[in-house]
Amino acid sequence: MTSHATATELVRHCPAKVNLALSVGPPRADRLHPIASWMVALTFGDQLTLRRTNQPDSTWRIAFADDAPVPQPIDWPLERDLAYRAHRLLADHVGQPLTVDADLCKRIPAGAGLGGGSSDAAATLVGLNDLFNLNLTANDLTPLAATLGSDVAFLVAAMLGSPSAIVTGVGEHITPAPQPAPIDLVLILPPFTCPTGPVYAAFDEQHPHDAALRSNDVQALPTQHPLPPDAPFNDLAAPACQVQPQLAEAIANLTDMLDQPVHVTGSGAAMFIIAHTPTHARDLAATLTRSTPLAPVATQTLPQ
Ligand SMILES: C[C@](O)(CO)[C@H](O)COP(=O)(O)OP(=O)(O)OC[C@H]1O[C@@H](n2ccc(N)nc2=O)[C@H](O)[C@@H]1O
Ligand SMILES: Nc1ncnc2c1ncn2[C@@H]1O[C@H](COP(=O)(O)OP(=O)(O)OP(=O)(O)O)[C@@H](O)[C@H]1O
Repeated sequence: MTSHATATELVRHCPAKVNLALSVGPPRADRLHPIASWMVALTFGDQLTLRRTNQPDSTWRIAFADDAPVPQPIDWPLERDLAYRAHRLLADHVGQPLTVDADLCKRIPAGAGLGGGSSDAAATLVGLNDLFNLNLTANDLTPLAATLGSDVAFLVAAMLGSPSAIVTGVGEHITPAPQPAPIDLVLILPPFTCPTGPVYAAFDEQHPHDAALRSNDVQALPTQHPLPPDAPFNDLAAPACQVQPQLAEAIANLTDMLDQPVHVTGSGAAMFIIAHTPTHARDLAATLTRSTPLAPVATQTLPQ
C-alpha cells in the first residue's frame, strides 16, 4: 500500500473501487436495497495527507489535482464532504479533537460510481487511527464507516489489507476474496454523472416483481483466473442508462469501436474494460485518447 507514517504526518492513497459484479435485491423495509457485489480497490485514486498540529482547530484543503483525468470544481460545502464528516465522526467517537491540517488531493471524479468520496472517508478513518495511535480495529471502524455511506466499509477493509472482497448486506458485510495476481483494467470517465438514489429508483421501476439477489453468481466470479473480459455484470447498468441516456449511447459506441465488452461500475457513470496485461490496458487507453473525448485511465487492482 502507498502509505507512509511518521510521528506527525501521514500520506494515504484513497483507492477508487470498481464493482466487478453487482447484484441488487428488492428494497427492504427501510427502502435500502440489499446487494451482493465483488468489489476491488484500484491503484488509481485520491491522496490524503494528514498532519498533526498544535493549532486550536483543524483545517481542510480539498481540491482536484491539476492532472486529474476529469478536473472538476469542488461544488459541495465542507460540512457535506465525506472525509470531513469522517473526521468529525471519529473525533466524537473517541472523545478527542484529533486536530489536523488535512490536504485532500482528488483525482477520482464525483458521481462516477468509483466511490471517490467513500474512499476519502475511509482513508480519513484509517489514517487518523494510525496518526493518533487510537488502536481501533477493523471491527471498531466498520460500523462507523457504514454510517457514512454504503461503500465506506469495503474501502476501510481494502486499506487494511483486503482490496478484493465479496460485499453483502447494504455494504457492511465484507468477506475477503484474495486474487493470485492483479487484474488490469481501463476506466473510461465520461463528462456526465449518475446520481445513486435515482438509479436505485429506476431499478425498482424496471424490476417491480422480479428483483433477485444472485449471491452465488457474484461469489463464483472471483474464482475465475484470469477473469474473462465478458464476465463482469451489474444490475444497476440498465437503470443507470435510463437515468443518464448519454451512458447508453457511450456504451454502444465504445463496444462498436473497441470490439470489447464495456461494463458500468456501481451506479455509473464510469465504465471499464478488462484488459489482458498492463500493456493491453495502456494500448486501449491510447486508442480511446486518440479517438474519443472520453478520459481513459489504465489501472490495476491493488495487490493484497
Ligand atoms: C452502487 C454502490 O456504489 C454499490 O457499491 C452503492 O450501493 C451505493 O453507494 P453510495 O453511492 O455510497 O450510496 P449512499 O450514499 O449510501 O446512498 C445513496 C442513495 O442510494 C440509495 N441506496 C443506496 C444503497 C443501497 N444499498 N440501496 C439504496 O437504495 C438510497 O436512496 C440512498 O439514499
Ligand atoms: N470527498 C468527496 N469526494 C467526492 N464527492 C463527495 C465528497 N464528499 C462528499 N461528496 C458528495 O458526494 C457526491 C458523490 O460522491 P462519490 O464520488 O462518492 O460518488 P460515486 O463515485 O458515485 O459513489 P458510489 O460509487 O459510492 O456510488 C458528490 O457529488 C458530492 O456532492
